[in-house]
Amino acid sequence: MSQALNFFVSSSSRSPATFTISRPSVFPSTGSLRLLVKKSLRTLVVEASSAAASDLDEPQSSPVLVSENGSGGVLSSATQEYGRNAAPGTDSSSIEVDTVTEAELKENGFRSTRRTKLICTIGPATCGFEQLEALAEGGMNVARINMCHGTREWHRMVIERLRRLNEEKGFAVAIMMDTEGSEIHMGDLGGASSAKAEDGEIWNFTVRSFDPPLPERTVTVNYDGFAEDVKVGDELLVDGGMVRFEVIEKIGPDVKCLCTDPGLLLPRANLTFWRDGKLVRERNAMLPTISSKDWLDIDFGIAEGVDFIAVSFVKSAEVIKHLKSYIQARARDSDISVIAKIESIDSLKNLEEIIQASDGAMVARGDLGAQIPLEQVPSEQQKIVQICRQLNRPVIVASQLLESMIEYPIPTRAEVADVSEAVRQRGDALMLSGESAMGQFPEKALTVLRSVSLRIERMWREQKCHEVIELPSIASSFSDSISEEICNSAAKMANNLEVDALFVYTKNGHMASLLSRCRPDCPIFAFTTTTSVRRRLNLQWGLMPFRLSFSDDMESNLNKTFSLLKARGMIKSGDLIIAVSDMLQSIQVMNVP
Ligand SMILES: Nc1ncnc2c1ncn2[C@@H]1O[C@H](COP(=O)(O)OP(=O)(O)OP(=O)(O)O)[C@@H](O)[C@H]1O
Ligand SMILES: CC(=O)C(=O)O
Ligand SMILES: [K+]
Ligand SMILES: [Mg+2]
Repeated sequence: MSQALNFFVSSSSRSPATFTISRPSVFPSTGSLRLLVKKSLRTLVVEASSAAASDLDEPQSSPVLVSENGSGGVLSSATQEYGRNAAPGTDSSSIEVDTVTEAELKENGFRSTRRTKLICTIGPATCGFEQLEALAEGGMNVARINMCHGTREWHRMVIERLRRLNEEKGFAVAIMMDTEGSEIHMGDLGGASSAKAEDGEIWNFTVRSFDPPLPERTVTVNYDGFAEDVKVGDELLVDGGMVRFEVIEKIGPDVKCLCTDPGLLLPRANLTFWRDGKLVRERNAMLPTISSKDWLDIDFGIAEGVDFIAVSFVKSAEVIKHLKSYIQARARDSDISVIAKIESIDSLKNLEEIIQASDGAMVARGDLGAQIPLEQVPSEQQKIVQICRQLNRPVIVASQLLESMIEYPIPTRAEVADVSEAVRQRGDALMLSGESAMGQFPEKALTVLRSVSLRIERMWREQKCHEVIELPSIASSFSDSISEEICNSAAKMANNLEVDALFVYTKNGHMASLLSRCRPDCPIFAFTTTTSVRRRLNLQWGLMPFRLSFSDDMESNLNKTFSLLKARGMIKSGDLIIAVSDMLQSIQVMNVP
């Protein structure tokens, strides 16, 4: 039995193709390598044979071509499913792409397309259909709804509008639901949008509940153990220090506090308390990551078919595993990805394990900055982005990217520098919070993210600045290793040959993510058979997700794709592309006919 890696080389390619297998270790040391040239398909077959090949057979996760003498092949049954996997009711002869990508490709060509993905938190400033449409046209790839705020009915309405937008306008905007979590936070201020705390005022932080209106200078606290945990003399920080109090007296459920740094209290703002300059983790460290309210929200998210659930204040990998198995049991057909929000000291302690257990991570700098010294946040960000890249998990950089644009139409120079740095780190996505949820200039803020991303990405191209980081091998089986090696090699070839685009045909998105992980210079056209995978791929760096029904015959897939994309002016004859797929383990280099 033998395993075959096919490198298809078209006779019209611009330069002779050379390939290196960067980690020969994926081939069994006892096996042999053979090179065969198949005339009919202009195919170079690199064949590794091994007595141990049967160990490597995992057709479910990653089918490999099993070939005899390099001629012809037997495809596994998993491979043959492909053609049947089209979304119900979709036209098998069409390709789905959003109007923004289409226009971008037509007007400016492949190189101009943005690689860094953009997320907008939806709130009162952006929940109208036209406002959502404007954000989608402005480049929003993912819409985030924050379950800390608003009612389920409100969120349902937003989801319904986003779905309609996708259906009517061909967008693939994914939906991310963000849980509230049960860390200590204030109540909703009795319905007021904010409250001003002045220097020297005494405020009552209480675990009692009130029927509205709240008594004057009263803040309710969500955590019942609060009055027991704090001590007289503790410092109480609202939103990481936006407002500061000192605990002066405890009377049963009431904690009297003196305002020492005045400021604006916002509904449900996060509270931390500090003793001798250190964050206090008392019994509040035992608060559940997923509260009973969060479980109801999660059921809501599953029922509504959201694409991502972002879990706030993750402390350990266990909670992520627990949630993933819950989702799997509750929603067999849906495939919701779980994003771990890194925003607490506890999450930093178990970072690798948490990221490994998750489908992605978010650097939630808002709350993180309230738990660790601010000067430590940039280095943690860099570390989280790097670990995610290594483990092949999409990573989002979030919070205060353009905070001043909540009020002003242009950002500060420092904010632009911060956004540039996140793009330079090649994180997958940047996220707007208050800027888009309740700011005065949501579309302008999105435009800033878009233009800063494009500017840095253009600079890489102009300076021919390939990324050189060493990515560790992550495959857990031999067939996974083949996929990984193919993607690593294809991305490297794409850079060296300066191809116009990488094409990837992928059922579950895995091959697309492996290509994205390499951060190649050219855009990656990711063809997938279902609308849900298409939406999920929209979070990942450099991927342009298309929905297309395809078969197990790569030649016919490519011909179909070429004619569909050519007909719509998105590619043209002579464009040089490299194609890979997760059904036929191959790299094909060719000019568009
Ligand atoms: N659905 C909503 N309804 C009303 N206001 C919202 C909504 N979503 C967000 N906001 C407002 O936008 C602000 C910023 O949003 P953001 O999602 O960053 O919330 P947050 O309270 O800081 O919590 P988190 O730590 O989860 O990000 C919130 O403080 C709130 O005032
Ligand atoms: C996004 C978020 O939850 C934070 O920054 O705290
Ligand atoms: K949240
Ligand atoms: Mg947070």
